Amino acid sequence: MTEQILILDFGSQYTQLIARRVRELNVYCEIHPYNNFPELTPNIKGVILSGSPCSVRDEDAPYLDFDKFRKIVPILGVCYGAQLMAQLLGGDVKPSQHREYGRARLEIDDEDSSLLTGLSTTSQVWMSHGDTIVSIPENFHIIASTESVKVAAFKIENELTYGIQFHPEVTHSTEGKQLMHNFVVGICGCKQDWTADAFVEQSISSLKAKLGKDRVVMALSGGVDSTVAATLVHHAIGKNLFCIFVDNGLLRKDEYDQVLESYRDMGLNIKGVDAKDLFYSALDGLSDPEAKRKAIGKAFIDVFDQESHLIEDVKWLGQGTIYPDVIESVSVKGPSATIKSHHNVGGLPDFMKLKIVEPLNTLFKDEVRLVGKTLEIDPTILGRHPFPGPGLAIRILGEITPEKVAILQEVDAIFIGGLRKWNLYNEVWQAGVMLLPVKSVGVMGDERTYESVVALRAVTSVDGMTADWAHLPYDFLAEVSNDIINKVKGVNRVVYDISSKPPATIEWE
Ligand SMILES: Nc1ncnc2c1ncn2[C@@H]1O[C@H](COP(=O)(O)OP(=O)(O)OP(=O)(O)O)[C@@H](O)[C@H]1O
Ligand SMILES: O=c1[nH]c(=O)c2[nH+]cn([C@@H]3O[C@H](COP(=O)(O)O)[C@@H](O)[C@H]3O)c2[nH]1
Ligand SMILES: NC(=O)CC[C@H](N)C(=O)O
Ligand SMILES: [Mg+2]
Repeated sequence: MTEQILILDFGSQYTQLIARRVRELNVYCEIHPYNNFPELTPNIKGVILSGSPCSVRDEDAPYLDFDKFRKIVPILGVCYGAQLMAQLLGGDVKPSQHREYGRARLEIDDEDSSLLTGLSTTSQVWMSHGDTIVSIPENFHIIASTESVKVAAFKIENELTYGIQFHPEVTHSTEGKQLMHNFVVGICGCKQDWTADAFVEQSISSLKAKLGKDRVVMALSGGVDSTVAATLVHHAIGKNLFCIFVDNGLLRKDEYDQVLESYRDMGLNIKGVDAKDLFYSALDGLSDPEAKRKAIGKAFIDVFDQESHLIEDVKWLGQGTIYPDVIESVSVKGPSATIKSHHNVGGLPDFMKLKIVEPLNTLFKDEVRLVGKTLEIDPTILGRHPFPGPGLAIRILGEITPEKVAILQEVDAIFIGGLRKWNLYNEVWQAGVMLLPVKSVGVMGDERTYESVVALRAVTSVDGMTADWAHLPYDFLAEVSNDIINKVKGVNRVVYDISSKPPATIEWE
């Protein structure tokens, strides 16, 4: 079994970042809710306790029985995790005079502490807390302080148990990486052998064992996740993998043919299904965003259901689910409030009777890209911007018609083509165009026009959870706007969306 660090989540907004930092060290880790974590097996080399929005002083504060792993494996408590240990073991935690949020200088009291080895004497750390540990149990030993926090880091004597008030996982803690290395490698003794190559090798062999000679059906979107997942499964079972790519009539211009061709070049057994009419009729008359999303989700399921019945004796459904999707559904906070119903084939109805295989469900997006690179997948596929499953339907505000789709495809192709031409494509995280249900007056060749408005959208982001509008050069915007209005009939005005997320979202519906 792969060596791992267990991260227990108390609901901190930074828990995923802790996992990122551990994995950057080529050490595998998993996040589990503090109140539902797995049995301690020998492959678990250490435990990290996350921060939390809760206070240990709250009556119903999240509680943990440390004895399940204390003195068995090393423990690092971060913020709430540290406060909880101090409180439960006989110390005292009180509200601080004022909330401390921001940078602080760490003064290391104990030069010999293996947790703080290699950090500079006044290391910059990031604080985010309202409570402070005011007294510690006798066997606790302070190993670092800041000007306002006496117990900024502690160690329990004769144990490999540590607590820190600051957050090493955020980049503002400039030597946080070193601290994580000290814990994960130095103290827990992890070997740092979890690499993309190792992942590929291991997952292909376990897929072989799991799937044997069974047949698997997979829906591919042309996006990164489903493509990488399918490639892994293909390496494991070859021709027993049946892939389906649906033309829902909501794809980008020429995308259907291009994607099919590149899948064929990759040697995948791929079937293109033209279901444009089905999707258009499902969308007919709908203009509410949620109603459109639901209709599309249902149409996808109908198509997959029908197609999978055509494959004799198929037993498995392969999916490109990635780790953030999994964390979201099991986290302490539970699935977050529905802002938009994401179309996801994860919600397949029971009547399909297929077992699910998800080879990427432990990886973050950039790890998926690294695995894709190891598998030698075309870099243009790996570098593609995200594109929503419901496609152009959620970029045409209001009712969908094939005519509107055709207009938007042309405009989108000019915008994306322009980004590539100006070498800006890789500078933005995602880009697309919205066709607005608004007409405005213009003048072309001395004649009055009364045509549609399109809004260009380009954002920078790390994970799509938050985003800023991309500050694209004016010259570029001028050229693209000119091209669009001259070349696309039906559009006489172009605007640029300068909203960030939050409070806006990336897509308009
Ligand atoms: N046109 C399509 N044809 C077949 N399957 C599709 C299509 N669009 C989406 N899917 C399926 O729905 C899943 C979710 O699609 P969506 O684009 O919303 O997800 P994603 O997280 O962006 O994944 P990916 O990077 O694989 O596109 C895909 O992984 C794929 O299995
Ligand atoms: O797989 C998906 N199915 C969907 O239904 C869907 N809706 C939005 N998106 C993409 O998610 C990211 C965040 O989008 P929003 O800021 O609009 O919520 C952006 O990258 C969006 O393109 C979707 N992806
Ligand atoms: N970031 C944290 O874990 C904060 C812990 C606790 N809620 C506090 O304010 O001190
Ligand atoms: Mg996609």
